[in-house]
Amino acid sequence: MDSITRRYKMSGTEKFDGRDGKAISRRRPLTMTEILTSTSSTLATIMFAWSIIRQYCPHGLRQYFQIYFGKFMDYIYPSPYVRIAIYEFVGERFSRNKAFAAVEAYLSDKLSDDAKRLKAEVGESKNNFSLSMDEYERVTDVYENAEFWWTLSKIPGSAKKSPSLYPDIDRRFYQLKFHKKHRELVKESYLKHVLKEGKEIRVNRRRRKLYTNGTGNRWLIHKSTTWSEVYFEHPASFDTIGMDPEKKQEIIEDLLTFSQSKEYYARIGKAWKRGYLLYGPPGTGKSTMIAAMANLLNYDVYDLELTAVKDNTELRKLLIETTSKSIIVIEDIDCSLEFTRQREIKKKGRSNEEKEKEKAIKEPNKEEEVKSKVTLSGLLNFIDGIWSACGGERLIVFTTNHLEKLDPALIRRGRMDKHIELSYCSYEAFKVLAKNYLNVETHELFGEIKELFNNVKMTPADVAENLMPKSRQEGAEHSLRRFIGSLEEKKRVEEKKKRMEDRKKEKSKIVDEKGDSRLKGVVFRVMNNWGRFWVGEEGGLRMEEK
Ligand SMILES: Nc1ncnc2c1ncn2[C@@H]1O[C@H](COP(=O)(O)OP(=O)(O)OP(=O)(O)O)[C@@H](O)[C@H]1O
Ligand SMILES: [Mg+2]
Repeated sequence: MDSITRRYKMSGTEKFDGRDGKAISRRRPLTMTEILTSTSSTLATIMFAWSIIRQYCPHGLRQYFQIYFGKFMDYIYPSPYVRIAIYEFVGERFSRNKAFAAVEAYLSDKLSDDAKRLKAEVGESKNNFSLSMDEYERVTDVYENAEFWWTLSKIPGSAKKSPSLYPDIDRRFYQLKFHKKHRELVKESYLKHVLKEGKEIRVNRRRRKLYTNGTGNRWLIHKSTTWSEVYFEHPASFDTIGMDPEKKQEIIEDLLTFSQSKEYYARIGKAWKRGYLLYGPPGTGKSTMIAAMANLLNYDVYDLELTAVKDNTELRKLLIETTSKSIIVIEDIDCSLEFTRQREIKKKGRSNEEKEKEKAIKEPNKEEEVKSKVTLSGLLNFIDGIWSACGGERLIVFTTNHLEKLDPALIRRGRMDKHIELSYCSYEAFKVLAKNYLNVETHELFGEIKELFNNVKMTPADVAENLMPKSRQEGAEHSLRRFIGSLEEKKRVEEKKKRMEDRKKEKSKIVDEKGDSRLKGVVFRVMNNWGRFWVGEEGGLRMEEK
């Protein structure tokens, strides 16, 4: 059999007459055996070639083979499918790809019950494993009746040590495969949908953090400070805050409306942030409310210690480092900096005090501590300057015990949008605390307590302390009776204080009424305990009735 004849035989498209060596031009289909034989021999050749390439080719060259082999196969058998790869690390500096993390979270939520290769890690959520798909596992997702297949693959890194700064590690990537007819759907909405859902899943799963910039180290004032973090684990919630129920509901509504108003803020052209000013006496629940806000909205908390911030530039830097879905808190804003007086000083010109402060900043080696150079305008810029819009979805909360001390510019609406007064405990607030601390919703002693609340001012912190059982045997009634005792004691003290104040007012009134004529020649005039006056005159000492 000559070579031409043999070639004809291989092709299988023409029948060969073996006796005279002529080809008969009659076509016949290949038999199954012939197809299998030819496919398996082709595959065997390819596999053999591939194993040689893998073993002997350098890493870089191997990748080229892989790419061109893929292209070649696509040319021979054009595939109706499109593939998109999302790599774990991107960019020159190999930063972690946010899209990869979002896809990872999205797919971990889509793991079907029949997924066989999963990966378990201790995730950020406490005491729990988080499951995700393992390498080469495939997940099928259905979106708007279209099917999408996701696979986690990797390009193996070279075993040798890389001379470059970044080690040549395995490059993991998610591959999305879909039919080419869904190309538009993927471009228009599917990828956006995956990204959005993935981000939300990550936010909900993460353990929230409490950041602070204050370290108490005086030397840090000369360096630039950054946020340090711990996990945020405050258990406060709006259910446990004792305050007027209507007011509480109003605050909850306000917060929830804010968190769901992304489109609204975009439409009206306002940065997606809101300022809250919490004011009231010490121990009325301002800090507790901030924790409850963070828990309600699932936000991180940035506790900004203004006195540790060197200047306005550093304040801006700290702001830029904050993330979305967070509350930036400045506690006791009236004590943080002398905002209250800055304007007055401006009007009067520079005071000695200010000059001294400047001197201290210029000469940091001096004994006295260098004070922060953050100014009122710097803080105003922080709240609603152009940088404040970066990040989005943020609350800025100020707390103060002295509302009247703050510069009106700092707390005007638009900066501090909602002013919330937290005040002394009312009877309604007491009921919440009693339920919380004693698990009692109603009791025969409540009537007496209600009566006492009409005359006594007590902070929720004091009420809470009184209600707290002091031993394990102590029942609710015992705590309530002790609380009544405290209220009565406080009432007595307040009444006495009031009597004293009244008497003082009365005295000054009498002195005013009697006028200068009575005081001629008087050296001193002191009231004794019985409401009479000792009058020291040039001529001697005498007693005077009111
Ligand atoms: N309204 C409240 N409801 C429930 N508990 C409260 C309330 N107010 C205060 N407390 C309790 O009192 C303690 C002190 O409250 P918190 O620190 O929130 O007061 P504050 O207003 O921030 O005080 P300060 O002005 O001194 O910072 C908290 O541990 C909290 O348990
Ligand atoms: Mg506080």
